[in-house]
Amino acid sequence: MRLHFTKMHGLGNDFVVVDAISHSVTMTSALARQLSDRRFGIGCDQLLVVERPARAGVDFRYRIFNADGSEVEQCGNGARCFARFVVDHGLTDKTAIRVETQSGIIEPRLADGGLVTVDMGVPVFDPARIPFQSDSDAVEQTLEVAGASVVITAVSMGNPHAVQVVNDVDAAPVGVIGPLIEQHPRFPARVNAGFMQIEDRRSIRLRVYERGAGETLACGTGACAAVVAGIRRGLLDSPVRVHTRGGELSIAWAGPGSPVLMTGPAVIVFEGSIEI
Ligand SMILES: N[C@H](CCC[C@H](N)C(=O)O)C(=O)O
Repeated sequence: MRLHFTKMHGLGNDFVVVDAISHSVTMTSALARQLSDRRFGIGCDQLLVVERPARAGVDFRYRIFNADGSEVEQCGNGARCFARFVVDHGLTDKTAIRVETQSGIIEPRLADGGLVTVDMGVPVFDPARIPFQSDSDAVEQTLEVAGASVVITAVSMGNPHAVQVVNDVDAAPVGVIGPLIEQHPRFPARVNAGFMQIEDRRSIRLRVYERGAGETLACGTGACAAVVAGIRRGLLDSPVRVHTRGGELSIAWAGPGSPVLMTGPAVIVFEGSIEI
């Protein structure tokens, strides 16, 4: 079978996007892993599958698979690329699009200058809903990692994040500590590990070791998680410029109970097809 795909990226966090509306595609964990492989497949951090909505009042459904084949609840950079994809491929004439993911409904809006703004929903700090094993929902939690105590903030943006503050994000041991946090037993569904350097009250630098993908050049939900963690810890004021290795995101949050708004680019790199 010939599978048509679109290669995209959001600040270097790259995706293979598949239109399962116009083509008959059954995505599996194994196929997602095969297509995501950078040597034996197409190569990407995540694979996005665009489907018809499963409920009324929603324009689309989109499914997200990490490079390791795990299907997950949410992807921020992917949401922007999803919106660019459905508009550029003529699947909608809307510029504000309601789309359902495993974690709920989000609404990307195409903005000027090739940017996309996404209402990423309300962050969740209740440990049971992250999920994170803890007796409290305190914003600062201590995690034992490699014999040392690390202060993290646990938060869900639909997907789980553990964010820590570091003095120098370039010197942070992301490749060593990241996988240990990702697999930490107190996160039963694993977790995305964020490393945030505070530049000033409205600007951070961020690296994220992503669950199921490793370190990526940018992580949209990770940027949202880092900003809400920094605001709750009294270190940041909204809106915040988030400098990732792949470029800059703008994140705004009015505080507990409010949704997080993320704005950034979404780029189509090439169209292709592959025999599967
Ligand atoms: N690795 C994430 C999914 C992709 C998130 C990231 N690419 C983003 O832009 O939010 C997880 O397993 O929850």
